[in-house]
Amino acid sequence: MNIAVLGAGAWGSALASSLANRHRVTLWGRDELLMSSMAQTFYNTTYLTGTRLHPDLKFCHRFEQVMAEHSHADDVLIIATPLAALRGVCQKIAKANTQASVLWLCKGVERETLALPHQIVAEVLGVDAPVGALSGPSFAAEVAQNQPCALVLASLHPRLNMDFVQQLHHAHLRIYHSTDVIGVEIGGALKNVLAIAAGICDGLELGMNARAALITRGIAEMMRLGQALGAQTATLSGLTGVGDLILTATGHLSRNRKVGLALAAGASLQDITAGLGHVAEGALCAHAMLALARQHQVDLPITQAVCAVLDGLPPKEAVQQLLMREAASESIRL
Ligand SMILES: NC(=O)c1ccc[n+]([C@@H]2O[C@H](COP(=O)([O-])OP(=O)(O)OC[C@H]3O[C@@H](n4cnc5c(N)ncnc54)[C@H](O)[C@@H]3O)[C@@H](O)[C@H]2O)c1
Ligand SMILES: O=P(O)(O)OC[C@H](O)CO
Repeated sequence: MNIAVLGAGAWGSALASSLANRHRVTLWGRDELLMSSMAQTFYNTTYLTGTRLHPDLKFCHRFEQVMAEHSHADDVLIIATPLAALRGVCQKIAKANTQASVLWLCKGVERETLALPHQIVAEVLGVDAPVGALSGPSFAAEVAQNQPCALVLASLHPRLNMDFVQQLHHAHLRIYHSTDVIGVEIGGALKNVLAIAAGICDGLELGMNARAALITRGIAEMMRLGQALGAQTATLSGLTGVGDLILTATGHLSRNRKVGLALAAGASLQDITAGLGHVAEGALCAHAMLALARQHQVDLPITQAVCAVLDGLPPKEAVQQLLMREAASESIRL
């Protein structure tokens, strides 16, 4: 396959390098200096330090050139920017008039419109375009080192679901297929917010019991919101829901978890995001997730607590407020 990965941050660089084990892959990034340094050294010194990228990977900073080289129906474009840039990149793809299929890796909801990624893509590229979401528990650093990883490609387009999944799959990267795009996207978006909560919990040293309770009640939030939006329960309890939540809430490589740890230590959100050097989607879309839930009359107390802390409520007070909620049945609330 002829693949272009659009966005040269941590995840775009790692996945491009991994896919280069089996395909012709070009990595596009908007920063000319970084792209030319990567072409010479095969290291992304800004976003993915420490791992040499695949020697067959090609690098380019000219968007039009990449579009011209990936214009056929057999080609694949993989958007690897933060969610906030998804609409803009799709608009550039639409202008290029390519027949290529489009996948996206970003996890979140659009802050201004509360749209999920597939809704943004459909608005810009049309509802019949061959597109899909690629998501799952995947720390970039591990994928770049060819450590085993399992993802899900969710699409309503039969060709993507069958042929592309077979082809993208390789010895280090197992890819499952699904048609539940909403379920895959809700899990990926909410787990980032819940990972901030887990970071706060661990940063305040509330203990392992508290963390297990938080993750479990976080899953309940994911189920409630997912079901209200039409997701399948099996998807939410699979790789892109519970699987990604376990990884992000407990894995030390998570940027969202790091945001929670730093909030618990008393740092300001502004200082945390300035120091991170990467996007933490949970901090960007927590309020939008809450607004989306309210639109559907779904109660998300942990998400609400994260929003309050992001707005300046001391983390200890947010925890107290969560614990002091009225006693309730576990099953009914799910
Ligand atoms: N890092 C991971 O392990 C990982 C894994 C799975 C999914 N994701 C998701 O993938 C998305 C990207 O994450 P990341 O880790 O690569 O982020 P990152 O912060 O490491 O890099 C973001 C990249 O996007 C580029 N970018 C930002 N706005 C752009 C625009 N308008 N046009 C072109 N490029 C633009 C930046 O220059 C940078 O290269 C996020 O939604 C994240 O949740 C990340
Ligand atoms: O580092 P995070 O918290 O953005 O998480 C990265 C991936 O989404 C994990 O699957």
